[in-house]
Parts: sequence; structure tokens; C-alpha cells
Amino acid sequence: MFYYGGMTIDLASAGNAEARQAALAALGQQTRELIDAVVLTEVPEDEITSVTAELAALTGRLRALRRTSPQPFEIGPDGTPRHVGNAVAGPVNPHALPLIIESTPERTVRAELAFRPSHEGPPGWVHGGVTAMIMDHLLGHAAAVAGSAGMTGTLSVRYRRPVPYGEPLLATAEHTRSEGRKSWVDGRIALPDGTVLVEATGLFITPSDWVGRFDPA
Ligand SMILES: CCCCCCCCCCCC(=O)SCCNC(=O)CCNC(=O)[C@H](O)C(C)(C)COP(=O)(O)OP(=O)(O)OC[C@H]1O[C@@H](n2cnc3c(N)ncnc32)[C@H](O)[C@@H]1OP(=O)(O)O
Repeated sequence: MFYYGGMTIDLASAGNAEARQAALAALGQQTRELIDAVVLTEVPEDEITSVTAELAALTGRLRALRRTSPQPFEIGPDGTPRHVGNAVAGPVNPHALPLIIESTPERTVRAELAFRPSHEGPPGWVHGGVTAMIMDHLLGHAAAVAGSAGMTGTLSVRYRRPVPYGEPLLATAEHTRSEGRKSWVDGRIALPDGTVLVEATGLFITPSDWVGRFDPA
């Protein structure tokens, strides 16, 4: 539902939902490119001021109709979570890489990724909070495809080497064991040659009201 000028509008019935998601994903991608352009720009100050004014106008146009509910969320028949607005994997969320996760027949997960200049923490390297966020999400996804969807209880991260941005990397994760509603998952981010940069272990807890709700087929 969206609220506009005192009216409530059900956009799902007002248009083609798939085309709308594609349009939003394109907006998300353009905004990612904008963010990196802002981070890297060396244009003159008057140009920066002019672009800022144009962006303020564009922001106002988008704010004309605002969503008041969370983005749609579903678990596919294979246990794969789909959440278009997610901060890590959501194609319509400019904060998201977006992380594109594949599941293997063994119910482990993998994602090829490249961080962006806007993820910089230490000069020239990726911020540790960003890599922890990627690990949190990927490990949570691995728990879900293993039939143990849950919320992060604890996440432990070991930073073994600095993480570069703008270079291809591989993130992988696998569920290792469960006890009741608690599940443990291991994961890592590595260079293409296998050199591990970041390792993580997470404990995911299935809330009581999720039990049996998100089981993969
Ligand atoms: C849909 C698919 C999504 C799929 C999603 C796709 C990937 C997304 C991944 C992103 C994940 C996130 O960022 S999630 C967002 C970050 N996480 C959160 O916001 C979680 C906030 N915390 C909570 O909501 C709650 O505390 C829960 C759900 C974690 C646990 O609450 P609860 O269910 O009431 O748990 P409770 O009965 O007290 O405890 C059950 C058992 O777990 C233990 N336990 C409880 N909390 C913790 C903890 N933090 N660390 C260690 N152990 C804990 C207890 O000691 C107990 O052990 P015993 O006595 O039985 O031995």
C-alpha cells in the first residue's frame, strides 16, 4: 500500500508488478553508480553544487509516493530467500551489492562478488563492517537453504587479510550442525586463487513462530 495526497493506492493491482520490480532494480543500479560517482568525483565545485541541486529535485520526485510496509519477502521451494529490498541481496536496494547467491546440490551457498569504491574503510581496502554484513547474510542464507532459516544470534569474524574492492572475489558458506532451533554456519570470502581473506562463523536461531514455516521442499 502507498499513501499519496491522503489516498491509499494498491500498486500491486494498479500495474504490472514484475515490470515495476524491473524498473525499481534499474533505479537501484543507477543509484549505486551514482554513489560511486560521488565517492570518486573530481569535477569542479560549481559542478558539484549544480548536481546536488538536481539530485535534491529528483529525491523530491521519488518521495511523492512512499511505501509504508516492508518489501515483499518469500522463501522459494528450494529454501532460497527472496527479498528485493534486502540491504545485502536486494536488487532494488542501492545499499546492496547486490549479492547474487547460488545454492549447490549439497545445500551450500556461493556468491561471486566485487566490492565497490563506496565500501572503502581503511584507505584502499574494504570496511570490515561491510564484509561482516556480507558474511552475516550469506551465512543466514546457507542456514535457510539447509532448512534452518533463522535470525543471527551471534556472528564471529576473523579478518585474515585486507579485502580489495573492484576485484572479483568468491564468498562461500555451509551449514555445519543444528541443535534444536540453533544452527551453526561457517563461511569465508576468498580471492579467486583460494586465498582466504575473511572467515566467519554464525549461530542462527529459528524463532519459535518460524518453526516449520520456511522448510525447503
Ligand atoms: C526466513 C528466512 C530468513 C533467511 C534470511 C536470509 C539471510 C538473512 C540473514 C541476515 C540475518 C540477520 O541479519 S538477522 C538480524 C540480526 N539478528 C537479530 O536481530 C536477532 C535479534 N534477536 C532475536 O530476535 C532473538 O533473540 C532470537 C530470535 C535470536 C532468539 O530469541 P528466542 O527464539 O526467544 O530465543 P530463546 O528461546 O531465548 O533461546 C533459544 C536458544 O538460543 C540461545 N540464544 C538465544 N539468543 C542467543 C544469542 N544471541 N546468542 C547465542 N545463543 C542465543 C538460548 O540460550 C537458547 O539456547 P538453549 O537454552 O536452547 O540451549
